[in-house]
Amino acid sequence: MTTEAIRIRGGRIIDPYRGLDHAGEDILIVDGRFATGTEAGKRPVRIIDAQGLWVVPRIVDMHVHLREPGQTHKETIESGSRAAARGGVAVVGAMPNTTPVMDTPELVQWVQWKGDAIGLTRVWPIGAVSRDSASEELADLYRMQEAGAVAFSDDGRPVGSSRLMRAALSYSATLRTPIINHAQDPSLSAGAVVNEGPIGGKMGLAGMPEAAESVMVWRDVLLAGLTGGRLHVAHVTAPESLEALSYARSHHFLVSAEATPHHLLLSEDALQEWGYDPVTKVNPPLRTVSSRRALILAMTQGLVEVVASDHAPHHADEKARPYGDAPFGISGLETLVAGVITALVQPGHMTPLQAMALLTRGPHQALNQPYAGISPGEVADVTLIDPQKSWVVDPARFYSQGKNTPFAGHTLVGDAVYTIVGGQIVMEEGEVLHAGLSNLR
Ligand SMILES: NC(=O)N[C@@H](CC(=O)O)C(=O)O
Ligand SMILES: [Zn+2]
Ligand SMILES: [Zn+2]
Repeated sequence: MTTEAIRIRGGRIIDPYRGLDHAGEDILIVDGRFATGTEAGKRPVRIIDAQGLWVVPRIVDMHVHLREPGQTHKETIESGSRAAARGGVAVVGAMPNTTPVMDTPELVQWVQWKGDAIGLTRVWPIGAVSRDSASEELADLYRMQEAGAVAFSDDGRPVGSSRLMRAALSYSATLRTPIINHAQDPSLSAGAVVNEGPIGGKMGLAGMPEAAESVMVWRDVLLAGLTGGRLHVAHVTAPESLEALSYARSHHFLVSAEATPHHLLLSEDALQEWGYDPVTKVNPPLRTVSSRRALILAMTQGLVEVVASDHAPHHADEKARPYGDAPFGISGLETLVAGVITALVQPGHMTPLQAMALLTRGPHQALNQPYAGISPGEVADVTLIDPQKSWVVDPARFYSQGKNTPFAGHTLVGDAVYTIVGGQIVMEEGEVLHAGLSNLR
């Protein structure tokens, strides 16, 4: 069967995989791959007019909670895949804090199979570090990797045991697959729901200090040095954690890190806007204005290579509980691209090429996965972005089941307008098109 070819005409091509930012060139997609000008042959060609748009290859959100199996009242692989397609995301890293925890090769394979069958985004499973993420016994990392796991994490919980973290990082040195840690000393964060400081304090909410994060980031960095393993620091927020990243860089340790759009755009001041509405409750908590500025500075210095959404959808009933009892998390897939543009490009902190690297080359390198960008023969995952579009976030319009976002009612700049995965258009002008048509692998 000959499928339609696609020609993307007239866009600004921003390809961080190849370090290119230029206008003018048409992009041709034939049989799911990038092709050169003459390869369309006699096929019908679908033309997409990309005037005024950015054309960005394979956007990866390496930190996503899809909630399936077991928590389908929050999200499913299908609803999460739709949210990814809407958000311009071609690949999601699927976190293992499901029910049961994704700590076996069978579950890894099942999640990947389910994602492929839906066919709207590539689902890259992240296996658990420890059995049941209990931080007691190491899970079977080798067999999970064989089954398709691209990384390991107990996210939602820290790897509390330093001995276990050392063992996991030792394995990762051989597997060449990163260990992603939710760095937070449990004895310092137990019972806390917000950042420790005057704003949460005045509201009578228990706070966790930034040091709860930084002591464990430092531990992890030192263990990465000791073992030669690959460490990826999830959702970094504290200035002292950034110091640890700088230390890791100067010692050439295999360490990468990510920041989230909510930590780049919001501070604990959001508690004053939302009051006791747990829509601002997220782990790690929203920090001070000065920590937020330090994080942005670290991004511009290249200390943090990745932006990931930490998409953490919850049911409305769960987020309707009192602040102290509601679950942590923000639904973020559909505001990821806009978050990066609004936080980093619009204020002039970064060029579009630098900012798009945080969503493309950065996560690819952190996960140690090859991808050649827009090159003939490479798999055609590409997102068209309108960088000028200014829009008001309305979670009622999210494809995600999770409507929990403190950006609700806020104006963001930039949005995905087409998402193409494996040469198939999965989102067009804000509409997610279909499921189950593409064969992603
Ligand atoms: N970030 C959150 O606030 N919540 C995440 C867990 C996590 O990322 O630690 C979740 O699974 O809901
Ligand atoms: Zn986490
Ligand atoms: Zn998470």
